[in-house]
Amino acid sequence: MRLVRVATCNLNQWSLDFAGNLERICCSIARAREAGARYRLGPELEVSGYGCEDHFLEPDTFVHSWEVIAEIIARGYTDDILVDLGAPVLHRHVAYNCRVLLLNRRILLIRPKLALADDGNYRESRWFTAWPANGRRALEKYPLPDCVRQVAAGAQAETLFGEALLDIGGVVVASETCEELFTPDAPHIRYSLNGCDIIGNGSGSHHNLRKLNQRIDLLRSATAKGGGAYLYANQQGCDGGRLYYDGCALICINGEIVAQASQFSIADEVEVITATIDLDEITAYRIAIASRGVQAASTAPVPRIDAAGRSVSLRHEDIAGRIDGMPTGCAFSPAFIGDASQRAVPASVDPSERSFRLVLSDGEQLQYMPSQPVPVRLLSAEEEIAYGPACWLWDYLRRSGASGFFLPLSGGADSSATATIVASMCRLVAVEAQQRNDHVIREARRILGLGTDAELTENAADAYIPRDAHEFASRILHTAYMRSENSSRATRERAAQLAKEIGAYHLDLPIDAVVAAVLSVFTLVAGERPRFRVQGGSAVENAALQNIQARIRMVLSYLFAQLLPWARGHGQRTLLVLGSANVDEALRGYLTKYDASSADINPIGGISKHDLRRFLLWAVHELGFETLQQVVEAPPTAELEPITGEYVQTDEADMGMTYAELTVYGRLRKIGRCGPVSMYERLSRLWKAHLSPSQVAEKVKFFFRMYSVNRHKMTVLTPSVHCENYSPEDNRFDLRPFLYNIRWPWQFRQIDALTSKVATAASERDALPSERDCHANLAQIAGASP
Ligand SMILES: Nc1ncnc2c1ncn2[C@@H]1O[C@H](COP(=O)(O)OP(=O)(O)OC[C@H]2O[C@@H]([n+]3cccc(C(=O)O)c3)[C@H](O)[C@@H]2O)[C@@H](O)[C@H]1O
Ligand SMILES: Nc1ncnc2c1ncn2[C@@H]1O[C@H](COP(=O)(O)OP(=O)(O)OP(=O)(O)O)[C@@H](O)[C@H]1O
Ligand SMILES: NC(=O)CC[C@H](N)C(=O)O
Repeated sequence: MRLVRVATCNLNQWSLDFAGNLERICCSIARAREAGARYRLGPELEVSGYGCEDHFLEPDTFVHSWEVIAEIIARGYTDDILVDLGAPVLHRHVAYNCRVLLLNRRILLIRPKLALADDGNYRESRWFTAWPANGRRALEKYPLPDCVRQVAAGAQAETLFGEALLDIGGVVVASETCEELFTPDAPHIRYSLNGCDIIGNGSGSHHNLRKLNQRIDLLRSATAKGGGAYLYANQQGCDGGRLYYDGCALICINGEIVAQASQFSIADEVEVITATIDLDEITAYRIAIASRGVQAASTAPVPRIDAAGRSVSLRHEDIAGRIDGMPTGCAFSPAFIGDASQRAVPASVDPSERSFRLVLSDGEQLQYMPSQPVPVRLLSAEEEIAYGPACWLWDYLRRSGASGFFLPLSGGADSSATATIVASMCRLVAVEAQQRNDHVIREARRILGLGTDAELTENAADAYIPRDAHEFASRILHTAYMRSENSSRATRERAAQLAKEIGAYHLDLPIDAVVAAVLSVFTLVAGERPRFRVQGGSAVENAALQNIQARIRMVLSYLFAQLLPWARGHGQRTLLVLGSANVDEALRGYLTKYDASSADINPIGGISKHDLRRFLLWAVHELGFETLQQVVEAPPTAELEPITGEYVQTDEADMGMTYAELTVYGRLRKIGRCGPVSMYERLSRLWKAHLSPSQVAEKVKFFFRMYSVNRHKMTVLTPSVHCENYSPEDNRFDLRPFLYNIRWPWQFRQIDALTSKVATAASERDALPSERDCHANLAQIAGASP
């Protein structure tokens, strides 16, 4: 048996927080080492934080990253453990997204990312350049910065830069970075065919509802077809932007998951998982796959670096093989061709340096059993909604300097869902606090301004510890029902009841006097008094009278968020205003620009109405908030128009479409990449059973008209945690113009032409003999009456 102990992790890094990132990395290495691991993998760009974005255009970011790496070396964190770090690196004035592999105070290799992530939320090629894959560019010398030379073993002056495998005493290790796993020609296939035993993938991969499955399938297939061990590390939490990175570090051996870290957790900023790999099992697995043998025998070699001894050198046979098998036009840098002694990196060797083995010694082997498959934990979409945005909110709150949240709570589904997500966050905090999680308790105290870290040691007898979710919510969450003359008693009571169930500090405040005051200014100046439609007013008057109520709520929300902590005697602290517009409303533009849907952050802005309803029903049972049952059963309404005997305002009637239809449009527009014409073509087939082609045409045209009329609202959409692939969020995810020709003349004409073509075809079909006619003919021939 040849056993190797390995570790990977979830890290809660924060972009540009070099000091914090350094400590979390060191902590993860220490934990890996304590668990007996000799290889530690970390997330993508963990040194700087993944989400630095345009800060990757600043040389400072690269310099600070090297300073952090030097500090890791100097503190001895690379002694006796292979450390695979994610960091941005400049090479010959080009920025690369890299893995930096360190061992015993030496940098063995800098391995740049080969396939950058550039779709959806990702824009890596704005900051980085992809390294040409597959040996199209040779390994090159990389001169190390002074800060690293000063602390590296033997004052190492340079290392290798490029794509290579590390051979550590016969155990072969390679790095792959995030998106590369998702590509059709993934590097791990070549590495595996080259006999690589362990592949580490450092990722910065965001949460999306129902996505984890895909990641796990990719990992399994990476090792099921060709054998081997695959480690996956990920960022966990909010690192300063709209994404929640959902951790879930994994270890997979020969197609089976043997270790899985948490997907949603606030418990710790560092979570390390380990596994014991039996290398002989990998060999046995591979030998048995004859077809793999055939492909492995003819695969182009990937350069190997002999990294176990005292110096770093390229293996002669690998270089020779590589050159022989290389397509014309590709060549290694001359520095590495020729005599083996010339190829070794000329680093003088620290005499204290020990030789290193990844494989455990005979004595150590007795301590560990090879890791066995574990059942994979996959959550339902409802659970993902309960925990993903809740964990994002926690990171956001504790890093923002605010002391809680203010939420305009209408008693409708959306703001109730926002309140419920905050309650879920409070529950996560309370559970950790009751288990005496020091880190969470300190963060809770800091948020609430209950003393500094130094004053509030764990032992202080009277120091605050969140007792339960209800108690913590009473300090963190402030809700307000802001009633107007159009509000109903039912929504008012539901808001109050839900706030009580959650424990929120709830207010009930009238806004009519403020609305009347604003309107009186208008009337005074303009000399006209607008009326609602039910009172005989025009559409424009009707909309203006609704919008002023909605906007006054926003103004009051900010006032209360600023002053409530002061009014409650909680000092000079402020609250973050929460918004509650869902993905479907945003898509249709069914919201008032700069009303209470505009806020500081919005936990549900990436979630569809359909999923939110399912989540609320889940919360009735799982969180015990019974009021949510009534919330779900009530028809969604804005309550901005007067209710009369004949008229009650509802969202779906107002919007001219149902939420279910909106989800279909949303998916086709974004995920299906449909313009108006192809959406019409798809829907005229999909909805054929209950709608005529001209009805479908009207619906599609109406959707595109409303979408384009309101697209400008997406430019000021409250930042929300990304959860849904059809989000219309304009700033990072769904980049589109916001001034459209809302008549879509070219496209709509084609839809009309297609509709009339279908109608003509149908009437021609009607003219053709039908099955019924055939039966009649047959019956006539047979002499029977039809
Ligand atoms: N192309 C363009 N580029 C940039 N800005 C543009 C623009 N076109 C209009 N605008 C601006 O946008 C304004 C129109 O938008 P806005 O003021 O929002 O008003 P508008 O979209 O006309 O009305 C809001 C709609 O949302 C409904 N609503 C209100 C409140 C709550 C809810 C709910 O979610 O339940 C729904 C309400 O019933 C109404 O149908 C214009 O006055 C103009 O200032
Ligand atoms: N009576 C009210 N009291 C407090 N806040 C309100 C009230 N009416 C609306 N709001 C706030 O304004 C936001 C937008 O109002 P809108 O009528 O569009 O609600 P919505 O998006 O359908 O959400 P909900 O389902 O929560 O009513 C709401 O999410 C809520 O935060
Ligand atoms: N950072 C990356 O390369 C991430 C891209 C990848 N498609 C993901 O969503 O996980």
